[in-house]
Parts: sequence; C-alpha cells; structure tokens
Amino acid sequence: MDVKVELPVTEKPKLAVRNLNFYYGHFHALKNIHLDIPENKVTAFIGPSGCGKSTLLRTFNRMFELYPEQRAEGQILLDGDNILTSKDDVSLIRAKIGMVFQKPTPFPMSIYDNIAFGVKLFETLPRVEMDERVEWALKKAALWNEVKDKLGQSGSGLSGGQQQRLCIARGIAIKPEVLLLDEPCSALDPISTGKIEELIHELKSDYTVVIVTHNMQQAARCSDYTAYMYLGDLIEFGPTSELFMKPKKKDTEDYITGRFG
Ligand SMILES: Nc1ncnc2c1ncn2[C@@H]1O[C@H](COP(=O)(O)OP(=O)(O)OP(=O)(O)O)[C@@H](O)[C@H]1O
Repeated sequence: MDVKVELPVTEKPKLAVRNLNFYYGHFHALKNIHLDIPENKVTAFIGPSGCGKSTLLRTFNRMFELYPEQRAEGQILLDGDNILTSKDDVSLIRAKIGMVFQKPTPFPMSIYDNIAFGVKLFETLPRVEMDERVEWALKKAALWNEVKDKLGQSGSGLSGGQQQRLCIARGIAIKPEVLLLDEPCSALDPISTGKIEELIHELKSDYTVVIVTHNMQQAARCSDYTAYMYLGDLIEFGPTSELFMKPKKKDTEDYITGRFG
C-alpha cells in the first residue's frame, strides 16, 4: 500500500523516508514506506503488535546493521543526506540520531559517568565543561533535583522512572538532532510515565522526537503527528488530532476505536 502524505508547508521535514523496504532474512517487514518526519515536532508510530513500528524506528539510526540477516532498501534522508548509504561512520549517525529503549538500560557506573561516557566519545571537554554538560542534560531530563546530591552513586540504584530519565539525559547529552524513543514508558508506573510525557513535550523545542507507543492515549497526549501502521504498511499519517478525531481510513478508525487490534 503506497500512502504518500505531504506535510503542511509550515513544517520542515527532518527525516524523509522514501521507498523504504526492510527485510529480516526473507521476511518483508516494511513495505515501501514513504513518510516525512517534521522537525521540532513529536511523531508517534502506532499500530497492533508486529506491524513494524520498532523496525521502522530502528532503521533511522541503522541499528539493524548489527545483524547480518537484516537489510534495508530505499532512502532515509536526514536533512537531505541518505543515512542508509552514507559513508559517515555509523557512530556519527547515532550521535545525530539518538535512541532510548523500552527498558531503562543505565550503564553499570555512576550517574555522572552514565552521562559523561557518551559525551567523551565525541568531545574532549575540560572537567568544568563536562560538569556543566552533565547538569544541563540532567536538568533537561527533569532529573537534576532528584540526583544532584548523589552524582557519584550508581545509576542502577535509581527507580525505574528515574533510570529512564537518566537514559534520556544520556541520549540528549551528546546533543543529537533527532531522539528516537521506543516505548519509553512501557516499564514505568503512571507517575513516572506522566513525567516522561511532560519531558517529551518539552524536548521538542530542541529536538525532533519520534516515539513508538502501544498506548493510544499516550500518542494522543504527546504527539503532533501520528503514523498508523499495519502488517508492514503505513496505512495513514497526519496531524494527531485529525488522525484520532477524523481518520481517513476505515482501518485506522477501527484500530483507534478499539474494534480491532
Ligand atoms: N529479529 C527479527 N527476526 C525476524 N523477524 C522479526 C525480528 N524482529 C521483528 N520481526 C518481525 O517483524 C515484524 C515487525 O516487528 P516489530 O518489532 O517492528 O513490530 P512492532 O510493531 O514494533 O511490534 P510490538 O508492538 O509488538 O513491539 C513482526 O512480524 C516481527 O515478528
């Protein structure tokens, strides 16, 4: 199914996906996806389990290259450059397009070093500037007040919600342009979820955010644009309010009204 939706002229596409096909061995998991991800907005991917949401997200920073049987064809343009064929070191692409996973995954080191570790891969900062960067990232991730007196303690001693905010802080500390969030709240309680959702809302002033979520209320609350996927096809894409209030496709309507999926 070829769905082509142009963004409103007021939006600038940060990522442009063109004719993207993705294969796990012989299994065709993404079928000719055409999609523009607008800059400084939150875009949500929704759809029933197995529809390809995480696969699509993972193509955006070439995470699949770690697995030899996985292959992507087509184009994913970041500001016009195809990251699938880019000669840039993949770690440079991942510095521009950061990812936060479903389960909080703090490194086995202090809260401070969890943030500083990634920064050191790309920048050599004097200690004072590194301190400032760590504080900046923790403030952006709304975690600073809770951890400022225990930066030397292990990141794994934090609560699940705090660990996830630490992972978001780690992701933004290297100042990516795009932040990919793969079901970032699925392991969290409602209060932590609320904090992450507020954070997502604030992050979009600086970043382009893409979130995969199972939770339609979450997509409706925190995204500006939503893509509905089914069996590897992009079925519908548009402003979140329109997609939820006035879906154009019957399949989308059935899914969001809970008649299916
Ligand atoms: N490593 C893999 N090897 C083979 N097939 C895979 C692999 N990972 C995912 N798939 C298949 O690709 C399809 C898309 O999976 P994907 O994880 O992207 O879906 P999803 O929409 O994110 O699902 P969920 O909501 O359950 O996380 C599914 O049919 C899945 O079984």
